[in-house]
Amino acid sequence: MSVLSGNAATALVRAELRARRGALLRFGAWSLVQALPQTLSGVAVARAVDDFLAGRWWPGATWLGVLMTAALLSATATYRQFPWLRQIVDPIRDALLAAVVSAAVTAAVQAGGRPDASGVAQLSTQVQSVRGVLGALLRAMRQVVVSIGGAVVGLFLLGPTAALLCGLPVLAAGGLFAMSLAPLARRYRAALAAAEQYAHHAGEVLGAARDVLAHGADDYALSRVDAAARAEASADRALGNLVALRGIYLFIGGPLPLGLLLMTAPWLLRHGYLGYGEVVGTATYLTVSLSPALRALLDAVGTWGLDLLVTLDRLSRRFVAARTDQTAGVPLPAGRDLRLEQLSFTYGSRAEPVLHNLTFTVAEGDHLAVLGPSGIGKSTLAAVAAGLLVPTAGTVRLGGVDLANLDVTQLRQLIGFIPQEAYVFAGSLDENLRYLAPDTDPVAVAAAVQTLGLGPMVSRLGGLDTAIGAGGAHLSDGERQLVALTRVYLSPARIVLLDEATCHLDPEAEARVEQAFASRLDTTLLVIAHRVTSALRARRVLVLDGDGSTVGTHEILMRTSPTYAELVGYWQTRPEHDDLAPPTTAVHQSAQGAERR
Ligand SMILES: Nc1ncnc2c1ncn2[C@@H]1O[C@H](COP(=O)(O)OP(=O)(O)OP(=O)(O)O)[C@@H](O)[C@H]1O
Repeated sequence: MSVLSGNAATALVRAELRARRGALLRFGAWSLVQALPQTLSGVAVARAVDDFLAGRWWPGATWLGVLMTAALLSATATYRQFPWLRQIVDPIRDALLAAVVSAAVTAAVQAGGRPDASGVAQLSTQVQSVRGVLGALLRAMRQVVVSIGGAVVGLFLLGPTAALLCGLPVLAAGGLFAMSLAPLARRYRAALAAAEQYAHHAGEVLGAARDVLAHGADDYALSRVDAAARAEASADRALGNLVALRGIYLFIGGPLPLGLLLMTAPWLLRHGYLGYGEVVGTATYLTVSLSPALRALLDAVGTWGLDLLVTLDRLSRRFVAARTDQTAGVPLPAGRDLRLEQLSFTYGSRAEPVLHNLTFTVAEGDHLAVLGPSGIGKSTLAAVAAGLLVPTAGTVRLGGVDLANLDVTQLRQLIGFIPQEAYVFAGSLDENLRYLAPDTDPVAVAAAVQTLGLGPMVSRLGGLDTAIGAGGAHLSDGERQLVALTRVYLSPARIVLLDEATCHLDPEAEARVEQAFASRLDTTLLVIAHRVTSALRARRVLVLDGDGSTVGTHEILMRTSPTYAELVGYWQTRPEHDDLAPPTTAVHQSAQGAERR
């Protein structure tokens, strides 16, 4: 077999087990010999007790001798079993390894590259752990089967009363445990998945600590990790609740029948259902064989069994993911249109919603400006649209795919978000510009510098290789914004969200930047406007105004949106105020109204 898929690893193990039937039979035969002491313990003790009570010393001693001989034979059988066990688990490991390596090589050849050596090494370690766990599970299960089988035979030798008294509760405990196995496996998988998610989010945040701090995204980062931590705790609790039932099964299969036996013993003795020796023998089977076997069964299946199941599962899944594509299973957006549907967002559970039931689409290649009074939720909208904040209700779809279903790395490559506070890190200007696209060729960098108007700044600094101190200390606010904007301009992201990202630029520089992004190939542009001129340049405008939010062209909005007309009118009469400072008239009132809602 060269390719693993689905539950292929489990199927392969099953097939190998079937193929090793001979070794399994021999392993089982030695296990029967190994079971002799368990089978004979109760009967031998019962007979010995009865013989000694009747003064028959030699027959009594002979029963004890039989028991000791059985113990010796059992020790020999344990020793003879191991080669057969190795003949079962080693070929399974080899078959899994062969499948893993050959599929990795096949995948690499198909993709025209080299096999991922570290990935294969990781999978090999998992295969090795499968061998260990499978061996341990087989040994434990052999012990369980032998103990229970031996005890059942012995109990029948003692008589049907003993068999019923002990057998039924143990059977009930085993049945209940068997019924809990499927949900147990489900919850075990869920707990592992939640733990992985938590580790993934924590690792992501730690790995991006510099960017998180620079963008002031601590709250957002914390909310992602916090949600994952809560999900993990809840999955662990759900698993723990089920695991806790183990105590009940153990009680039903151990202390309960023993108590019943001891309580009913006088009555059983009086009516001749059991003799003294048989009472002691039955108690021996319960305490020496059945109860420990039940405990071992619960331990082995509840730990190694689940481990094995999940490792085989993952081996198949991880391998399939490695051999197809890093993004396998993650849906790919079919286009670059951004659709917000019945979207609401609230900061905190008791806060008023900032965005309420908002629906609009930014079509592929469109240029939309968002306008609205201060504090109405424009930045919040941009962060939700960029997938940085998770909507409280509704969805954001990119090319038809809910952002929630997109892989974070993929999302960051698709959407470029530039906040007001531009982030510049210590390094050369060139490194800062290529940060999101390190392979960009110098000609493209030079062209972007020209297009976005960075030329004078580059000359002033003395070239692209000039080092910029931490935080761009020697740059003006506007220059820092130009660096951040050019960085996204050079990136592969084709959905660009500018959240007042040009607020420190003069109107001409702002116009040049917006023009550059609007005419950039295949770019869908959403601009949170700092000046009304941004709206005049856009193809369409979204006026954010609480429940009265509306989308349209400048001409239409001038006729239909009093808020928009007010903002434009205010700006036209106060051109020296190029900022969108909220007037104290209707617009401001509407903003307050929206906040109240
Ligand atoms: N992290 C946060 N926690 C709680 N409330 C917040 C948070 N961020 C913003 N808000 C509140 O949400 C509302 C909308 O804020 P937002 O920054 O989105 O508005 P805006 O329209 O972009 O404002 P401006 O034009 O002044 O930048 C405001 O009332 C603000 O106080």
